[in-house]
Amino acid sequence: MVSVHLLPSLIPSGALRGGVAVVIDVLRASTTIVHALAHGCTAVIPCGEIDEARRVAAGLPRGSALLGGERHGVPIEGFDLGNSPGEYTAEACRGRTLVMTTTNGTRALLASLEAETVLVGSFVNFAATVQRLIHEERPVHLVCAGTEGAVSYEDALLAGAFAGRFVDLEHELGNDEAEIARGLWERVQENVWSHEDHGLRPGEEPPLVRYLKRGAGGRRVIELGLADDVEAAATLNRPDCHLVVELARDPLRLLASD
Ligand SMILES: O=C(O)[C@H](CS(=O)(=O)O)OP(=O)(O)O
Ligand SMILES: [Mg+2]
Repeated sequence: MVSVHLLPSLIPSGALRGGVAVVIDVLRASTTIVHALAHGCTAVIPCGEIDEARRVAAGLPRGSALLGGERHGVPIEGFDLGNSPGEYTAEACRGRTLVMTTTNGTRALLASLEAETVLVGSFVNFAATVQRLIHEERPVHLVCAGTEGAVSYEDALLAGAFAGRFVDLEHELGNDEAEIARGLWERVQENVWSHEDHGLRPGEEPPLVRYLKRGAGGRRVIELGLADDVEAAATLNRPDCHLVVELARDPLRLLASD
């Protein structure tokens, strides 16, 4: 059974208990977390608040912490890196623990802790995440981060892509939000897959990039001069990001596995 929650605040009380949550924040936290782990961060510690992130980083062995994140899209003073996937290069990440706080994504993660298993989903690690869940018998919950309490188009689109794939695999949809999200993805998927299969005409923008620019989140990232981040987030199944990102507990941290 696969359900979608278009915002963390729309998760019915107790619904995640005993299930698997896939936390989605396409622009940009979940994409950036996957990049950080793919490029050598040993773990990502999600924090809700800036001060907490600073404290956690200060408690890690000297030189091992990388402080990353943003508020309202803007890098945080004194942090090492912002929330752009492209900043998380092998050089920046290798051997470091990323301590991260973002406006929506890390908070959505912390709102999903009741689930037995918590994964991070993005377009870049879509196939790896689907593969991990193919034989899942527990309820799967696609938790969209949204943007400061508002539903966001790009998160709903990816939730729809997951929901559609699970329907193909004969899972049932568990709520209307899953139907809504699947319908959204169905409208665009033909264009997306045809580009994946046949490439682009000269000068043509990849369809997924076009779609991600439609929502307020995409427009905001463009406004900040970060169009490359939209392109990074719209890269479906990036080969070097083929990994499953799962939350481990005690201490709380996100880890990667193949
Ligand atoms: O950095 C981002 O893209 C957003 C910032 S904003 O609040 O949507 O402007 O944060 P995220 O937590 O990655 O959604
Ligand atoms: Mg977002």
